[in-house]
Amino acid sequence: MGPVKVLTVNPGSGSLRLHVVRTEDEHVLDAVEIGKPADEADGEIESFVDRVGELDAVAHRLVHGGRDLDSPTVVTPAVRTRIADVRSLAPEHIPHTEAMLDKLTERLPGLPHVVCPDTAFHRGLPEVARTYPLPEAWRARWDLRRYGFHGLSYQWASRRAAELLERPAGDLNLLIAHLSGGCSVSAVARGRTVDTSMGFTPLEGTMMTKRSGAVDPGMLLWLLREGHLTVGELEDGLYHRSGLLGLSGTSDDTRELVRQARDGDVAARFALAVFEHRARRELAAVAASLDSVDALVFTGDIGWDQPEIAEAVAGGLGVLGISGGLDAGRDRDAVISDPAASIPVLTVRSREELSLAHAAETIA
Ligand SMILES: Nc1ncnc2c1ncn2[C@@H]1O[C@H](COP(=O)(O)OP(=O)(O)O)[C@@H](O)[C@H]1O
Ligand SMILES: CC(=O)OP(=O)(O)O
Ligand SMILES: [Mg+2]
Repeated sequence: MGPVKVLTVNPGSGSLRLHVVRTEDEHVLDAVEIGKPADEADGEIESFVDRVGELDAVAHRLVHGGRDLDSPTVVTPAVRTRIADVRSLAPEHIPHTEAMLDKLTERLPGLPHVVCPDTAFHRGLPEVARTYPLPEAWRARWDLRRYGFHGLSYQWASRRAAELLERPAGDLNLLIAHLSGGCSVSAVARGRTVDTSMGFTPLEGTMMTKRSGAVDPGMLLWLLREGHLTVGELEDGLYHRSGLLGLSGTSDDTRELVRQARDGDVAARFALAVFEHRARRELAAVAASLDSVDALVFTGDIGWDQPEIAEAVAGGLGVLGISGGLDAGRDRDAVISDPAASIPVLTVRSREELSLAHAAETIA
């Protein structure tokens, strides 16, 4: 068989990223980022697929695999049913994946379509970390447990960290912060997740650009019980109008907020301060599951392109022996801490498309 060419499909909550990857040298042959959801992007998708030529497989990011889909899987009607079953667990993501599966299985019917769950990387999450202290009957009936997300990103970041530190991944204890539209942190010990901040859905954990992250469940019950908000209003507020956007009142984009804060905007500075505080708090929480910390890795759009945030997060983690004074340059994956730092800090550009392409190559 010649070089393998994989079309990768990454429907984020607010955008759609398509790549064509040649797996043997991890070369991206073509790419497009479409700033709108799959069901509004027919024209752009069609013209991209038209121009990329022959393909060997299509790899679709599936944010939530639920209980049954815990590794990359070739799509069949039975798999489509399982995806539909978990739709409401990731309402921001799964409908877009389903729309892309409908479109591309029809447009490219001769190819294997592989769904790659974001939850797969965390499937070995220790029982103490994945269990919610809820009634046994509820857990048994509805499978209430923590899954963890952004696994494709963590997989890539762990590999790159090992390469940059010139140590085998199987020897490393890593703290990784994936900061992007959705944000989460993980502790990865010798290649396996031992704790992570997202849980049953991609709403738990650290503060995000538009999502709240963890808030007191008692407060949510109160809002509903007293009739202050309907379930629909609560869901819309927690997913779309919270996080950086909710606190700043102006933007969900750290590039904009850092500029505004520099110009003296108090609300922008405060939104960033809470974001940084919550990222540090979640990192310190998952660090408790590691014996030691060999490195802190920043990835995701914000982790990669916003050095001010990496600086504030790392600089405030002295309790873990981590320090700031990081290099603000971002032209390649690198160790960005001082060579004398006791715990190296790294930045790795998120490459979910490469994790997707390799997964499809392995099983298609
Ligand atoms: N520093 C940043 N760089 C890039 N995107 C950012 C940054 N800060 C906030 N964002 C927001 O993150 C969004 C990307 O979110 P999304 O489409 O869900 O992708 P991801 O899969 O990376 O989370 C962008 O639309 C942008 O508004
Ligand atoms: C899981 C998740 O939050 O994904 P994204 O960051 O793509 O929205
Ligand atoms: Mg994403």
